[in-house]
Amino acid sequence: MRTRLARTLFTPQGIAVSIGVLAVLFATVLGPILFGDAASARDIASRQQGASLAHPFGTDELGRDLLARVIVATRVSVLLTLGATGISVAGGVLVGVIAAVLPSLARRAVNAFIDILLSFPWLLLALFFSVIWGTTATGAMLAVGFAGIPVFGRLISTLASSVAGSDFVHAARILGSGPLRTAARHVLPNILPPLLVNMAVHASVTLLSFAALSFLGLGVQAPEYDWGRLLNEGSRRIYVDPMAAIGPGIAIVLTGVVFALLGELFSERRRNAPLRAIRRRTRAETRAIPVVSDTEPVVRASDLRVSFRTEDGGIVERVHGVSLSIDPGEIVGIVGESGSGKSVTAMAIAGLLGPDSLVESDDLHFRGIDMTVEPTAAERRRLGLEQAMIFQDPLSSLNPSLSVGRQLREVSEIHGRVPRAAAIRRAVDALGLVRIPEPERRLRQLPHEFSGGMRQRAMIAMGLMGSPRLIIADEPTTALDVTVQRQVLRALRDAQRSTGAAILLISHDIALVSGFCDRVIVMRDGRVVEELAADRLDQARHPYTRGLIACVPDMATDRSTPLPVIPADTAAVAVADTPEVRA
Ligand SMILES: Nc1ncnc2c1ncn2[C@@H]1O[C@H](COP(=O)(O)OP(=O)(O)OP(=O)(O)O)[C@@H](O)[C@H]1O
Repeated sequence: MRTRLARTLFTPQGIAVSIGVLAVLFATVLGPILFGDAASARDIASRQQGASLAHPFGTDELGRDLLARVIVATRVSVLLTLGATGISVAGGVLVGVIAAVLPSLARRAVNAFIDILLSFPWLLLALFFSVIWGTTATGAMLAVGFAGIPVFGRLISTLASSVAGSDFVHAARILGSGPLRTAARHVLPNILPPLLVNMAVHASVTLLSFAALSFLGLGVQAPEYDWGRLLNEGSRRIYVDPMAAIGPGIAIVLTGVVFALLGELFSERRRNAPLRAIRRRTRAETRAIPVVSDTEPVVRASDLRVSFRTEDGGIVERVHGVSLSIDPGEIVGIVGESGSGKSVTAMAIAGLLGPDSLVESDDLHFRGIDMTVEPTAAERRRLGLEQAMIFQDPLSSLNPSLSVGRQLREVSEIHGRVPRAAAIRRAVDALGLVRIPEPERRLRQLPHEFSGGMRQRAMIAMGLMGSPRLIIADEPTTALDVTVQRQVLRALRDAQRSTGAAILLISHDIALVSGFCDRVIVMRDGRVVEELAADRLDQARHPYTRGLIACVPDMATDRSTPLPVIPADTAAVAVADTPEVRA
């Protein structure tokens, strides 16, 4: 089984980068050893010759072979580039991470200082520093390195700030982790991948900067030489012997491209590779939109299997042959412990799983639309209007920078092509239906101005902006207290009554599901273990379902004894009593 790194390297880009990196490494390590003599051997008789077979880049004014000098100069050019990039990154990490974990006022001061430095043209900063450290190779490295610190400081402070606000960082602080330990253990590892990408890309810019500084006579000084100096010398006779300037130019451009491609490769590795052509691509635009009657099931899934790619490049199946169907207007609940495959099943039904997943099914249809193939534009529009999705955390489902009204309107305007005024009226009605007071005023507010329960009801209202036939609610009340839970469930039921949509409610809580739904599907380990009418839960036959019911405490539960524990092997046998249940 190929590792992820091997898979990345065995692509055209990976192969090109590997060859480039090996060539640069070879010239850096062995160049001065193998070509040092040729690069310094003077031959006055053949001075300033043009390109020939013996001297592909020609010779300089002392008759030294320019190709050998370009190869030997790789070491100085690459080491200076890596040194300067290292200084920029180390300085940027120091400034950026410290800025991110500082108290607000100090952080703003540091960020303002970085912004001031960033407002200077970068070359000006490099020239300024090179005056301070003098016109030597080391001076140039320090100058270019220091000039890059504000760029990395800003990048790292932005990346680190988003991580520093995460719950796990707050938790680490509460546990007594100091700012430096928090930065090193919790912040830095989480910003490393984008940092690596930027480092590689920045290295190619740094390489060009050295060439520019040496070209201006401010970088490497004789008798040392790098590509910039060779370019400078060659440019004086560019009209007579162009290869004298083009030779070092080729080295600079190719090495810059290798660094940039390396950055690209890092960023490719960060993306999840698609799990092969998982959806059959048909000539979708020509497919007719199916006409469905309102008595046909809204969802039909038969032998649905969902797999994901694992870290080591393998594939693991998480949903194993789930079959279910949902009738129009029916409220179906899926219950099961964490990781049992409830959300993945619902996402597969909605066609929302990402490219790292493999969805296979004998039959997976939403109102006549085949969900195993890429939807056409018309089908996508219909899915947008007829499916509504409500997630556990409404704050991350709503765009924080757009007013609630604008987000509600967009559903009608984009998918339904409804004029703006009509969309606003519809949004007011939708908010009214989910019992949000003063809907006209609330529409103008941003999501953070809503309470948690109101945000969830706004998500339900968003579903009402189309013509929903299926509302998928994935743990919609888990983060809410009991009173607010009731408001949200009431809003869901109102929405279902006013539109006739079916609901697929996902929850851990079998008591909540049985009180709200017509039918309950019990899942464990990616399989349906039992399916039964909500009012017949007391007749559950599967030990896992009975265990789930027994785990729900009620007013008569003896609090002095532990709740029952569900045995590990109760998922072994599925109880297929569908005909009986759907009666
Ligand atoms: N994108 C993914 N890549 C790999 N594995 C995944 C992915 N999404 C889900 N899984 C795995 O699929 C299994 C089922 O996950 P799912 O989210 O459906 O569980 P769940 O029953 O909804 O749990 P919870 O109630 O905790 O949300 C889990 O083992 C999970 O780790």
